[in-house]
Amino acid sequence: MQRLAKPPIHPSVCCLRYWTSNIFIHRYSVSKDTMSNEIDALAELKALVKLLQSNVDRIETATKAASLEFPSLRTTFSPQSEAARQLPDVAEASSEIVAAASQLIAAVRPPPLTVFSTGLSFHIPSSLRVAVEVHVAEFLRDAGSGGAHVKDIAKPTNVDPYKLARILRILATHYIFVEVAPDVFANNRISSCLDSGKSVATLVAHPEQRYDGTSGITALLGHFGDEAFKASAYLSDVMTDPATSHNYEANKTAHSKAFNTNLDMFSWFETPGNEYRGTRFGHGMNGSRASMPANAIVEGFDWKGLKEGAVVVDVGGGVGSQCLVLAENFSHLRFVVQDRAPVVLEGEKFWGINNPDYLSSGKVKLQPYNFMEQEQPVKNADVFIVRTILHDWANQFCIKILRNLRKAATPNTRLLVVDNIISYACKEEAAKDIPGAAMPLPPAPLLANWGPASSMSYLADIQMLSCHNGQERTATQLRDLLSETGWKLVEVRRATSFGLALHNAIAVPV
Ligand SMILES: C[S@@+](CC[C@H](N)C(=O)[O-])C[C@H]1O[C@@H](n2cnc3c(N)ncnc32)[C@H](O)[C@@H]1O
Repeated sequence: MQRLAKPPIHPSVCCLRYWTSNIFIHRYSVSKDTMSNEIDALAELKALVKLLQSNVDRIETATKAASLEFPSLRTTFSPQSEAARQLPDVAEASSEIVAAASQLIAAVRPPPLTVFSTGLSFHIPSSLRVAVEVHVAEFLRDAGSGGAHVKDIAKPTNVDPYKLARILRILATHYIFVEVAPDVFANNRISSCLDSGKSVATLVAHPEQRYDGTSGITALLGHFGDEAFKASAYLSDVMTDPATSHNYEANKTAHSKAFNTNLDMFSWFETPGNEYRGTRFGHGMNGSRASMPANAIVEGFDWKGLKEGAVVVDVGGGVGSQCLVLAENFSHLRFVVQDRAPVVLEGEKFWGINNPDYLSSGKVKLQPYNFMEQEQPVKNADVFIVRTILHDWANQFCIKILRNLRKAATPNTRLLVVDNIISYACKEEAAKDIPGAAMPLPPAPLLANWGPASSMSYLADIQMLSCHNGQERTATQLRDLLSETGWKLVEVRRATSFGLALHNAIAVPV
């Protein structure tokens, strides 16, 4: 029993021995307290497993009722074949499964392993970026389930096959690609998302056009794996440096430190040598649509209720991907897409590919506009959309953007803010006076904010912090920001989608 008195061996000395030693202590020192802890822990594990089972049953019932097949990981991704996931019951059951499975893993895995593997998990996005740059998914498109040998996959881009095999293996270990035989890899549903639809030969011959006409998914991953990843590596440095720790300027960020610039990220995109990054970012914003239900913007507002010829202004609208969806669904509306001048040029290409008639008929107008420096030029807007704009900026800058819009608003103008609306990771008093703002609570013992089922919102929050000193906001924070600038938040329409769910917040002038 003397061993029980020994302090546990510190994990930094040897985590495996630490665990062996602790298991020993646990087995042989069964006090009343540890006993009840063990029982609670087991009860929680069982509750989590029960949640997994009941939600799989729920998916089966919902998909059968709708005569839809739940997509298998072994099949190829396409937006159409994801239809089952859009069923509200399936979406909610999937969220519960992700939250329960993640909590189960956290509960059963030795904590040192959890912190070490979390601490090293940055190798996964860097490996993902290698796979995208080497066009692996496109190469494997025609290889089918038999896959291709890594020596062949490596050839078109002339990378080292032995290194590439290791990259693909860590991804396969995280369910992106499958290693079907030693050093032979095939696409699965997740890796096939990385397929831009172009041939490897075209991608290698014309790298400057690689994102043109694509879904934008690879462009978004390019932005994540380059600017955002490098910025994030400096987050701790800027947060602990007294010169930057309390600063909220958009040019005093982890990104500006990583790239040694005194410019905010959007201005930096326009500097010599970074233009391709700016273009990639524009395509990437289009790619963010892929993680949302196609009709999210359609259901986010009563577009049908607007009068014939009503003017919708998408402020910082990027290339105009949201207005394209709206234009295709609502023929009675007119659109103005505003953004920085270089983005507007990209927008012209985007509309040229997708629907040139909208531009030539005047239904859609692209307008260079800088919301930090210029007064809002459209004074008869029925709706101003700011989609994933406010989250790019700290409050002091959002106030400027929102006041500018308020000044240009008529009494009937509506403001549609589309952004992540986050919750605390514990229970909170919801903003009860805002219809739709309360986030539905998951069943016990899941985390009140749905844990990793909603992790995209919190990852986005840190992405905004690293790149812009921006932030995702709670409904209450958004309400307060709006009320400071002459807007009243009247309704939140929460997306029912799973994962990256941007929500629609509707405000009226006061
Ligand atoms: C996160 S993206 C969102 C794009 C689009 N609203 C969407 O949801 O896909 C932010 C956009 O704000 C634009 N932007 C940044 N600073 C701006 C400024 N000062 N004036 C106008 N647009 C700006 C960027 O060029 C970019 O297109």
